[in-house]
Amino acid sequence: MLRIAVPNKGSLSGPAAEMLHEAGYQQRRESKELRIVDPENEVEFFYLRPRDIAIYVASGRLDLGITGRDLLIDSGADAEEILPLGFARSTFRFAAKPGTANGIEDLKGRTVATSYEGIVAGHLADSGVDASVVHLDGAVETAIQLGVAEVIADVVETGTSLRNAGLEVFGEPIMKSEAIVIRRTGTDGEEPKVQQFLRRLQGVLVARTYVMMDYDCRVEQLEKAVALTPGLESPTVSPLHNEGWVAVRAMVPAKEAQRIMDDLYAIGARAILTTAIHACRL
Ligand SMILES: Nc1ncnc2c1ncn2[C@@H]1O[C@H](COP(=O)(O)OP(=O)(O)OP(=O)(O)O)[C@@H](O)[C@H]1O
Ligand SMILES: O=P(O)(O)OC[C@H]1O[C@H](OP(=O)(O)OP(=O)(O)O)[C@H](O)[C@@H]1O
Ligand SMILES: [Mg+2]
Repeated sequence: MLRIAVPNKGSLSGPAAEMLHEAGYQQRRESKELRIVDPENEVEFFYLRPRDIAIYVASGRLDLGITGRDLLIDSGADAEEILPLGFARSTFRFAAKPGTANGIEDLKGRTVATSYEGIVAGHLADSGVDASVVHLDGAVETAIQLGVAEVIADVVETGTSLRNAGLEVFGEPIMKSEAIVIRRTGTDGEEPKVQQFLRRLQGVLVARTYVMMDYDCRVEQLEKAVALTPGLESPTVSPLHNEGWVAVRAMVPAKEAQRIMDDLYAIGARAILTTAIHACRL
């Protein structure tokens, strides 16, 4: 049975459970459940603190885990990223009161507050900057106002938390993060059960990012239409009862669907429809 770690709390937990559910796996009914078995899919899910997941996976007791890239790097655990999942996207950045720092070189001799000590200490060492790091569990934006640090390093998504605390980012982004699937470094990636799990999640990602597009067009316009909707392999083209017309079907990126529909219309395609894809195996 495959043993998989899933975040039990925080920004990763809801979207991770939703993705697993969409991929056909049973998920816990109550947020207090720590472990469930999905016998049909031969998977056991362990609901763990997001910060601890890389440590469990690196220990070899669990086969796979879902966590954040920033949490994996911060842990320093012997685990590696095998699939990005596209949610819990964030950037990890330094911030301070406006005008107090412009770049990492300004941190020399100062104190940086963060919940991600591993990332920050590593980044400072790589940059050859000698600064102190204070570890706080959360709400680090307040550390400056209360005089615990002059600079913070934290997760930024919309920037609202920083704005509310009167802070501004400075310097280059330290890293970009998103939810990822991890395994112990150097383990066999060909294991069929692991491959099947990854294919299911990839199917969800494709179903979320693509739509199916159908339209009719005149045979003379087919090459132009196919260039607009090349599909994954190549589009399906079927004859219509009316001679000189064909029906075309192809997957297109959901974000571009409206622009492609305009372009198809402009070259004479008609009855252009899009439908959602619920599941997919590429
Ligand atoms: N506001 C956010 N937007 C997007 N991703 C975020 C946000 N906050 C945290 N994350 C991501 O979630 C992961 C952190 O997990 P964690 O459980 O600490 O989330 P959290 O929402 O900060 O929870 P907590 O309530 O424990 O502070 C990291 O990968 C981080 O990049
Ligand atoms: O740029 P924003 O959209 O404002 O998001 C970023 C904020 O979200 C997270 O905080 P969280 O709510 O998890 O609280 P925490 O600081 O206690 O972890 C993170 O630590 C930032 O504070
Ligand atoms: Mg947090």
